[in-house]
Amino acid sequence: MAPKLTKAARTEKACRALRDLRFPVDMIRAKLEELLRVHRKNWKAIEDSNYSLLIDAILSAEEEKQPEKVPTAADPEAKQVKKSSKGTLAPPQGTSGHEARHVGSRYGKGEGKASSSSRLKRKRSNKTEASSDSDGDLLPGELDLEEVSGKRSCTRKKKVASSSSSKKVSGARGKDKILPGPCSGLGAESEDYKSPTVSKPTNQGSARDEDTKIRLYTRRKKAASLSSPQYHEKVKGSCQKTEVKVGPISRPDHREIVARGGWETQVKIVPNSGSDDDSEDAETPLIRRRTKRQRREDVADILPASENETGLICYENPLNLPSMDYAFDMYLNDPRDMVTESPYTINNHLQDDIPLAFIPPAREIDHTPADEVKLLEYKSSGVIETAYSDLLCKTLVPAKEVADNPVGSMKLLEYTSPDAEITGAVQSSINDEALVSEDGLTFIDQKVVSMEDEGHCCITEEYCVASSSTGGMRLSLVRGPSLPSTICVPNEVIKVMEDKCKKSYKITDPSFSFLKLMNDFCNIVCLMDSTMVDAPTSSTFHPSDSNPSASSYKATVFCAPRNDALDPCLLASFRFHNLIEVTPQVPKHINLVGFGFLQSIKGIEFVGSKTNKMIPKLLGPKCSRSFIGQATQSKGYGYLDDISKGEENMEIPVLKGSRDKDLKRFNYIAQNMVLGEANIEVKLGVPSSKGCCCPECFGDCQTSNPPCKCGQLNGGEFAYTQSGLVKEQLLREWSSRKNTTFYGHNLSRPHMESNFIKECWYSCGCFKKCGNRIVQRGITRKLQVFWTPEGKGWGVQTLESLPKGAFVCEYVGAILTMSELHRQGSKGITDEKNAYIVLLDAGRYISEPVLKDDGKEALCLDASEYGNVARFINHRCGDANLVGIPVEVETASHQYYHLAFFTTREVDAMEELTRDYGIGLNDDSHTAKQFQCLCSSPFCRDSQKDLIVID
Ligand SMILES: C[S@@+](CC[C@H](N)C(=O)[O-])C[C@H]1O[C@@H](n2cnc3c(N)ncnc32)[C@H](O)[C@@H]1O
Repeated sequence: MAPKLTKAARTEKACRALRDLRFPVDMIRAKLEELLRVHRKNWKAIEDSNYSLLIDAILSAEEEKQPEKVPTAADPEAKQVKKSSKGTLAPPQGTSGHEARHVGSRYGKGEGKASSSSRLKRKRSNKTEASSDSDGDLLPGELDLEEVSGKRSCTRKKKVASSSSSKKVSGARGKDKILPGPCSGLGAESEDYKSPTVSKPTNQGSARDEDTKIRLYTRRKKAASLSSPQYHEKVKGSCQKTEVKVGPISRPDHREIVARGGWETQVKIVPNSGSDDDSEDAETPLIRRRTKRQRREDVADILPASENETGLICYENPLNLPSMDYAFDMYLNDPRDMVTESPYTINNHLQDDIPLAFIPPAREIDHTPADEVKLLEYKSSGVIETAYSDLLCKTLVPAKEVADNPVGSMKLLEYTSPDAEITGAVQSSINDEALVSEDGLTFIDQKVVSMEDEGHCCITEEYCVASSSTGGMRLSLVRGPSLPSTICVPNEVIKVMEDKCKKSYKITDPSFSFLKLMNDFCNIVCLMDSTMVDAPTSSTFHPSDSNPSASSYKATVFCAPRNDALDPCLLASFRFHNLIEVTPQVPKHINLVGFGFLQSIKGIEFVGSKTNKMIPKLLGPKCSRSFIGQATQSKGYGYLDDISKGEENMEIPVLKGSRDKDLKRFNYIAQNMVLGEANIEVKLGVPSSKGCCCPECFGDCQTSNPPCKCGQLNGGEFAYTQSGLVKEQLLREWSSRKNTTFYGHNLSRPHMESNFIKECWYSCGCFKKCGNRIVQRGITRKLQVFWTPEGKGWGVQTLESLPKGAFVCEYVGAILTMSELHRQGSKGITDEKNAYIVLLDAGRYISEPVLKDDGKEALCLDASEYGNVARFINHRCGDANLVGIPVEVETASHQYYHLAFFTTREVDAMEELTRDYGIGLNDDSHTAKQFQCLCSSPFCRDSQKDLIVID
């Protein structure tokens, strides 16, 4: 049994993982305990989520701690929420609305809090009741308009109540203000509406006021649309089970996202799918989601067009996390791909949501200034890497600079509104001309700006690196006043970035341009709706505690289209502020941490804590199927969600927590391939002298009595049981053999003459599912590659429990003749390569002569460059849970066979899979460098030289 970390060690690991998020350790521990109870001690689920489950739990707890706002006369909306809860499913006692929703969406498929799941069960069994039961809870995937319009706002209001006086104004901000439900008297409010005047703010506060007005306007306008007879007609329609398509601004309040730039986005309100809701009050409609299939159709209807480029899909905050209204997901090709029938998992919860909108890629506009046009070179080829942001961070700080100026800071500052009317935080002299710097490098724009730095206003320079086509969103570098003047010039940065990106992410597109990528980003940001996050207007940041030499960065986005002709609703459309502090040394245990704004378009959502720090949270591999391979890659091997690149029946992922380790590149092959001169005799038509194969076979040979010819080759009976497991006797026999397959260990042993497994094959008459065909069907078990904590490097673990005798995988590699190997060896095979070479019955032929008894050359499998998952299986002395058994499929000649690994005993889920390499670990006679064995088996041979087992 593979050694497991103790609870204390795992707790410690979790605390370390969350250390950078600065949660109190006590809280982490307490929440961890709670989660473990909820997940029935399933550490794996928590660890596999990269601790995002834990982060969620902590954040939810923090949110819950916020004082409840008591409805007052001055705050009719609070009442409104209460009032309109009629017919809606209030959270059960002891569970907040937030939590209830959370539980509903997250644990709804069975893995969850006992109380919640039983509640859900109850509800499932009584759907009709549930739809109108005010004590119930929402079913997973259910949605009600009241919640949409009121509840969430209420949650936000709580925050307002507890915030500082400077936040009071934000009580009226669109986002913080409770939006009355569809049946409330919104008409009066609508009349109140005054078009916002956008005046130049004198300070940050007024900028926020401005923002407030604009948001308020937006909100009221939407509210008005909700209160309109037309809207009620639609709602009513929805209750009557008719689908109603509504226009761009028709979804209530914050569920509304408007795609801009000439695109029309239709958001469909999905009617009740159940037949039991007819009687529901039209004024408190419960809008229930449809089946996935139906949703898919709905989604197809609201697509703007089929796009073959990168765009965004916007969802309502799927986990109902605080401070977050939307989650964005990216599609690269047809957005329909994103709406799948795949089963619910914690990682694909977005799929349970109907997208609010599809935001197509930005279009170039005719009047794009010439200096911007020249940047628009890169056509999205579907390769956009989250990790770019990390690279960007790292690139921006030349090591020397950090060393010279350990406490220096440089800000990557994205801002819009070049005249700083909106932001107030950055003012600049307007200069729209492209500039050529003294050293000949071109910037879109270069300005002297005054900026606030730690309370002081100072003059510095800003270099605009990229811009959206409207100019509404720009990426700029602003040289921090405390930095020396050796700022890294953008063109150099960009060149370095391009090279790094191309190399790291294997971008082959010759037209790839990092600038275009940045411009695409700007354009997409401009298309996104307002109220992404509310965060403080400033935050201080410090050099990382763990790395005193590291500077920290603050990424800030201010965005507003500068085209005055645009609908004022769209002004101040989007604001990120101090989303995240990024240190050059990205914490390894939290994958993809980098520039939050980049990640937000890649399946990362931002959640706010009490401290108002915005924390990126992985949404998991749901991000996009076409995208995920690249999105999660770290170094080296890029296919971390499925190292087999689709070659196997099963995906073989790399454990999420291990993805920061360097998985060296290799080429995945699911079947052995001849590399050079090996002459494998695989002939369909020529039965071997030993009686294989058996064209008279029919159907399933397991049922034939006596066994078919192939079966008889297995010592007179089939090697497999009816349930496809290797029979005990074979297991015992092969487990007790002291054979080595490990190259370089010159152990002699008898030639393996008998008891190979012979499987039926093409030339047999049976079908593929014949019980005598197991290995040839390939991997059917859920495996995972992970970084072993003991220091053995990569290893393989099973994600499911395995019975004794189960086929796990075969050792696959390039088939080499021994003479080929010797030739390579004479040039010097590296120890690294040695580690992946397996000998096929070569104990006897390891040195000259290389010919076997039958005159054929001995072979080996070299998985160093081409191989399958078995190349990662580590060694364990004596009591490994796998044993290799030769299996002949295509030929019964004993020269070439498959080395198949079967379990020697029952194996628990999450146990590391090991095999005994059969090597003498303290034996100096071998040619290959031995490793210090870390198997921790009680039978470990490493320190017991005398016990080296040689036949
Ligand atoms: C076939 S590879 C196994 C996969 C390997 N761990 C990796 O990271 O790719 C064999 C190598 O793994 C390491 N290894 C395997 N079993 C080990 C053990 N019990 N103790 C220490 N190292 C081990 C050794 O470096 C060995 O040369």
